[in-house]
Amino acid sequence: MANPEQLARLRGLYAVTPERADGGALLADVEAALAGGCRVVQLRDKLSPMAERLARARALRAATLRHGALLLINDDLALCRLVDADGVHLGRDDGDLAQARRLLGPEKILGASCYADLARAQAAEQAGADYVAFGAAFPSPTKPEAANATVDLFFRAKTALTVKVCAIGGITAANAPTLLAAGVDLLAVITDLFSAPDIAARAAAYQRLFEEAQS
Ligand SMILES: Cc1ncc(COP(=O)(O)OP(=O)(O)O)c(N)n1
Ligand SMILES: Cc1nc(C(=O)O)sc1CCOP(=O)(O)O
Repeated sequence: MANPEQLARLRGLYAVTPERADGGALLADVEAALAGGCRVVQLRDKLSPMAERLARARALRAATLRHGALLLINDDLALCRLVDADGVHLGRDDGDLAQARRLLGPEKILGASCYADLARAQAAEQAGADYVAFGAAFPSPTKPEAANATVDLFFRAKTALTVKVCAIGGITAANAPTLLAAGVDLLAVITDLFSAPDIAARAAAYQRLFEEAQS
């Protein structure tokens, strides 16, 4: 379990990077999201060779530190260690969560994909996850084959779990309020954020939704 100060930062828009052939363009897009107020970023890069992934992770580490934001790495504990990222996000094919917690130590953030499976989320919580992600909340252009996590599942998750709850998949600034009404802590977004005509403005719109949900 990460420390309370880190955990308190697990709220708001969670920008998950799109696959971009050009690392410079990716960095510029993430910088725009950070300028708009996004404070949690995940590097999700399944296509670049290792050297390029490392360069991207280093650049994102510098950018997130400059903006006081968290950087999490998808799938890859070794890359997390190499760039001293704030933690990792792991799915069902990415190894055992309890072992990941042991390898990461107590301070780093551990996130777990739980699809539409509340029992899996309860096991992830027991294994030391700091947040659990359910998806797809809505049909996802990035992952059209994803299971469907209903709004009711998010309500149940908030009652059954003490860890933070993240929604992912097909989220837009227009459908996000439904998830925020269920008490979701993090909204993980690719397309609606990084395909926006003004990424900073879109990030700011999400952050406003969180502020409104809190008041
Ligand atoms: C925040 C967040 N939630 C879910 C996922 C999906 O993870 P996974 O199931 O491991 O699938 P891939 O991302 O590896 O395709 C995620 N990356 N982030
Ligand atoms: C990476 C990922 N995981 C999902 C899950 O349901 O576990 S949905 C998804 C893609 C999210 O991208 P977009 O915001 O473009 O729908």
